[in-house]
Amino acid sequence: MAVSLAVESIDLHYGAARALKAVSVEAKPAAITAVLGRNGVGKSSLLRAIAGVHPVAKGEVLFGGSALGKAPPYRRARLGLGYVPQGREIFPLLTVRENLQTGFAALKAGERSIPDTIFTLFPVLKDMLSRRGGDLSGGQQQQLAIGRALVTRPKVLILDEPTEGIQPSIIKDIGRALQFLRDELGMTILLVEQYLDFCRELADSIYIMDRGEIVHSGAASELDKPEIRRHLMV
Ligand SMILES: Nc1ncnc2c1ncn2[C@@H]1O[C@H](COP(=O)(O)OP(=O)(O)OP(=O)(O)O)[C@@H](O)[C@H]1O
Repeated sequence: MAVSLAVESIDLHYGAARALKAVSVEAKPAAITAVLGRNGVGKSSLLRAIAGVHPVAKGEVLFGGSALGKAPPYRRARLGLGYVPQGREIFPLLTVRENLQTGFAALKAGERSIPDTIFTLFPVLKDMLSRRGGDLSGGQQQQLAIGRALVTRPKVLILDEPTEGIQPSIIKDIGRALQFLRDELGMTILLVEQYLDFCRELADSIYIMDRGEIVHSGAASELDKPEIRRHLMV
């Protein structure tokens, strides 16, 4: 069954600096939700808070309606939260297969296998199983990072700028993969992005973030409105 993810009025600090101010976001079950904003507005901080890699000072993250509290990242992964971090964080000296196997840590012994879906979505990973992660192109590494998150069979997938620095043909593959995960597997997807066209095509709903706050939420078609674009201009 598809699971919802909700962030309720969270604050996040780096020392004295407040990076998130009462941020609330809802990712509906089996839908793609995109959070857009310029560099440095707090998008990665939002995902770090959801993944549990940075503590929140206030507020709550709800996974399928249950508060995650202070649960550490590995427990969130076991519950079914997949996280594709910014910069991909591939292990350059491990092979593609070994990078995928790092996802096994979140699985019980009997479940430790690499799902075929990953190779259906990203056939290049199958061809490169024995190559080192560091030898892959940026786009291939992004596919590997998504594949690694899928190894844990997540119910909710959060992705930090999946199109960053990636060539258009691979961006299309990633978009198709996310649509498949939503439509065929009922996965709930929350992504943060700066690339408007990608979100307009893919997202069911969007949020706009500016200086640590959500300043708008609505349908992806609203991305063309001038008052919304104003928040996204550099
Ligand atoms: N580890 C950190 N220590 C101190 N300040 C930080 C840290 N990480 C982020 N910040 C600051 O918090 C704010 C939000 O950063 P964050 O990375 O969440 O934004 P972002 O929207 O994801 O930007 P980008 O697209 O550049 O990653 C910025 O002002 C940033 O400088």
